[in-house]
Amino acid sequence: MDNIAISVEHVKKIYKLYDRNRDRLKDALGFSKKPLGKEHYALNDVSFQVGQGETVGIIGTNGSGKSTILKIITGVLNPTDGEVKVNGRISALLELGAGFNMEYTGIENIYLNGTMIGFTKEEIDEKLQDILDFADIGDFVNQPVKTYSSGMFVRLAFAVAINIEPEILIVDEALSVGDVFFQTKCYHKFEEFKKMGKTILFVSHDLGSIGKYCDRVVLLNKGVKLAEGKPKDMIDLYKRVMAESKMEDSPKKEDGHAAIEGVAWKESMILNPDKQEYGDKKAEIIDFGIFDATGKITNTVSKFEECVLKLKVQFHEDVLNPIFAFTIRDLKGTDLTGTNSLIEGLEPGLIEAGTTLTVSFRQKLPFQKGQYLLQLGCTGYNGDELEVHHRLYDICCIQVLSKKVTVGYFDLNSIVSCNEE
Ligand SMILES: Nc1ncnc2c1ncn2[C@@H]1O[C@H](COP(=O)(O)OP(=O)(O)OP(=O)(O)O)[C@@H](O)[C@H]1O
Repeated sequence: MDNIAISVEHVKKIYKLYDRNRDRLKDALGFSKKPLGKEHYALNDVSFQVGQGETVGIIGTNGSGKSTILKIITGVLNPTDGEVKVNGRISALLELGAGFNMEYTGIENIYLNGTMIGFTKEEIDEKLQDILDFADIGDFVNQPVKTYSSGMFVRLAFAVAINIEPEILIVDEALSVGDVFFQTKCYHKFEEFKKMGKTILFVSHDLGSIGKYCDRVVLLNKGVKLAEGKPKDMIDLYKRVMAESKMEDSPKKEDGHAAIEGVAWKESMILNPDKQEYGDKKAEIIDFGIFDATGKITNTVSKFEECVLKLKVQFHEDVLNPIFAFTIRDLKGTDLTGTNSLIEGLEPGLIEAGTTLTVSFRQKLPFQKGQYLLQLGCTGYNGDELEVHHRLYDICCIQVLSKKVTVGYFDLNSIVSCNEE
């Protein structure tokens, strides 16, 4: 356990589910010969470790067991089977303010929480100002907590949890509460923690934050650890799980991204079920995919990482100098960038009916972290008139990951220097 902060070994958590309350009672009182409830595995044989100083994220769809595992690690819940070992003082931001007494004032609650964690009154006296500064709720600290708005409550609870110098910080979505300014402050604190080499385990549905802060990610699905690995790979896999892709059928289940012979690339992409398309279909985009620097198909690309967008276009009629295009939009529908083969100087000549072409656009994506939508097109000129053969709008999502965030849509990757005159 020397370098291990948290070790989760073969943990199971089984709940009994009953169709009728009557059955639950019968079972509890031992009135029934055979058990009436159905066993529900909230966690089934989950194992992973978190090293000292590591930031590990847990992701998974709703009900996959994320909160349950955090509660077991913090001792709020007992596992049905398996073992959890923790090496270091934990501060958990699970159910924020769970240990608060609503009748007590903010200050009284700070002392109540602090002593519960094991600090002396003198130690809390020393931390009090930091906690009050962080919470920033003014004179309300002298009012009973029951008079607080939900925002104030969260601020105080967070301030207490984060300022008691934990060695291990466990966070369940808590950073997504409070207003944006408070969130920013929490993230700063989070980064400070990371820099101080503290161990962080956190659950979030915000994949941007997972990509930004985590060294490693554990992906849970229906109570089972599906995989663990680099944030980018796990986010990719998670999105595929969410889209209920046919991962189980894929022969390359471990990394799952490589193009599979005979299977369309787009099968591995997360497609918009409400896709909109139009065109005369003289030429049809029958397949497409985004390939990362290692040649794997992915919806997730790191900022500045080279990626290749490929289209397969089948020609149902002869087309002279078809133009292939793509555009990337933000979620509000603003076109951020795009290009086409004509602009880039490619004139393919006459393409005969029956031909299938593969078109590749190779580039680096300088976008800020976030989600973007891809549009594809194949057009051509008939004299002066533009003919649209096939256009696909918002066909799939591209998730850009980045640890560095600059202002606006793009990162100019500035090189900054500073010299004394
Ligand atoms: N007290 C309980 N009794 C019965 N089943 C429970 C109980 N608590 C949780 N579960 C079940 O255990 C499973 C895991 O729940 P958990 O809250 O850990 O999921 P989660 O991944 O945190 O979900 P979410 O993203 O929605 O917060 C779910 O199927 C849930 O219904």
